[in-house]
Amino acid sequence: MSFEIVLNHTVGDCRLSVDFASQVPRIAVTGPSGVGKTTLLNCIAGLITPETGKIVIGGRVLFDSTERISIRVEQRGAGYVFQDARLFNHLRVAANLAYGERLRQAGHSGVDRERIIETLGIGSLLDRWPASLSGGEIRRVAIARAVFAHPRFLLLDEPLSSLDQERAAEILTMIEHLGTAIGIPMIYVSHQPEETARLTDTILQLAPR
Ligand SMILES: Nc1ncnc2c1ncn2[C@@H]1O[C@H](COP(=O)(O)OP(=O)(O)OP(=O)(O)O)[C@@H](O)[C@H]1O
Repeated sequence: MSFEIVLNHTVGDCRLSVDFASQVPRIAVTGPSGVGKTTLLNCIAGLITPETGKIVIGGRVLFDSTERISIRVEQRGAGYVFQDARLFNHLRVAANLAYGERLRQAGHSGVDRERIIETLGIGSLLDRWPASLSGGEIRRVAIARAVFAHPRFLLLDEPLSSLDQERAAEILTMIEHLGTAIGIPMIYVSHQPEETARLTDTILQLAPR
């Protein structure tokens, strides 16, 4: 997997300027609160159009302002785990996962559902409503839902924030397994150096400008 992310974008008072390239399967994005980490993920996912730049992931050009290329959100192949998880509260866990599967692009084979459910330890939660889940359970279901869409790569926005240390460590191990056993490339946003170090040595450090 390769990542080439070059972009300039201003949102509010935040001027995001990135020039990064790497050939590793997992990268981490760090930097102080408000520096633009979520904005960067939104640009990669296609939810925000950067003012200028070029985004190439796994050899696929997702965005190139010079060439006027901007692949549509649903064709980018991003599995996005939002900072606030965003489960559908009116759907049970199983239906949330099925929604993820429906996002799968035509032509892609399905993922190994059982393996993902087992890796993330959510087998006993399938009949539950999101409102009855703990914070850690919500994160695990949100990650599974993103993976069920068979993404080309995962965007994880601080997936362990506000979890206690023990729960965070447990889910981090599950995320590591997804990366290695199931082989999904990742861009992982976190403030915590000890978290990112478990996943990758390649860090995209954003600094205020
Ligand atoms: N729609 C918007 N209008 C104005 N300012 C915005 C908008 N969206 C984001 N911002 C600002 O852009 C900056 C970057 O926000 P972003 O959420 O990308 O930061 P972050 O690094 O992910 O922060 P955190 O670590 O706190 O989640 C912040 O100052 C934020 O207030």
